[in-house]
Amino acid sequence: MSDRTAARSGSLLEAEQLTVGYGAAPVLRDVGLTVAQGSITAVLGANGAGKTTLLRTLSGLLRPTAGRVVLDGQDLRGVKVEQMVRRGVAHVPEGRGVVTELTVDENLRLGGLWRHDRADAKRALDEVYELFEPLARRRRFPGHQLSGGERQMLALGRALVGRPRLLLLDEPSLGLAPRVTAQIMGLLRTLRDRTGLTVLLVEQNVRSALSVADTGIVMSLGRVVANADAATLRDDEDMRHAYLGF
Ligand SMILES: Nc1ncnc2c1ncn2[C@@H]1O[C@H](COP(=O)(O)OP(=O)(O)OP(=O)(O)O)[C@@H](O)[C@H]1O
Repeated sequence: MSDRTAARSGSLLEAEQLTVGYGAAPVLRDVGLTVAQGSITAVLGANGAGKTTLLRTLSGLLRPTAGRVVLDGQDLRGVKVEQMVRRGVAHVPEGRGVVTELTVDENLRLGGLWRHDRADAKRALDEVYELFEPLARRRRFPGHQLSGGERQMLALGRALVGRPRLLLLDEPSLGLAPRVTAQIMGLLRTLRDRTGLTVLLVEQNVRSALSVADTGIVMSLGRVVANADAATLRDDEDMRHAYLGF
């Protein structure tokens, strides 16, 4: 068995019968999923289907009213949101969350501040600069002087400095040129192959998400309506017409 096959054989994340809402009416209903370690999963569906709500629940920002999330066999009920990063969960929200007053370097260092192993935090920072050469050239630039693509790289880079096991990425292609989107998708593959990183990717850009993903979850009106490997979803004409819009 190759290392990669071994890394991908177990499940890292499981959600069981999640019900989640912002008020009285639930937005997610009875959502269940299993994410294999070292896999890339695309979370797809129309606007308002509940994709962002799912990611916010998996990262602990929202509490389910029923059901549970299990990471690497550990029940996450009761784990505080600020503890989630120490458990290896990094969430890069839509809109990216870069601190625009801070420099590129300061933003990246924020991603490793919590780590006790300072030497490894420094190594992780250097690796991010190797991966994202535009960031290395703009270390001293404030966040507000970066392009959309550079901000996306910075948000992703900051998450990677914490050496996550699970990366939750919300709409990384939003507002980016197709070339930059393709670079980011390629990078996710590289990270998965090199480090066994597990990725959950919410994307409006269905074609590019399915081109990089191993598995796709399709959501509609707060429920999971399909969970299949990416090639199966790509080839399913009814599914594409009904839910994926291509
Ligand atoms: N903070 C909030 N308060 C109340 N309702 C919310 C809140 N955020 C989202 N919702 C509602 O929850 C539902 C699902 O929203 P969510 O953002 O999870 O969907 P989505 O699939 O990510 O959509 P999009 O692709 O448009 O980002 C929507 O009906 C939305 O109006």
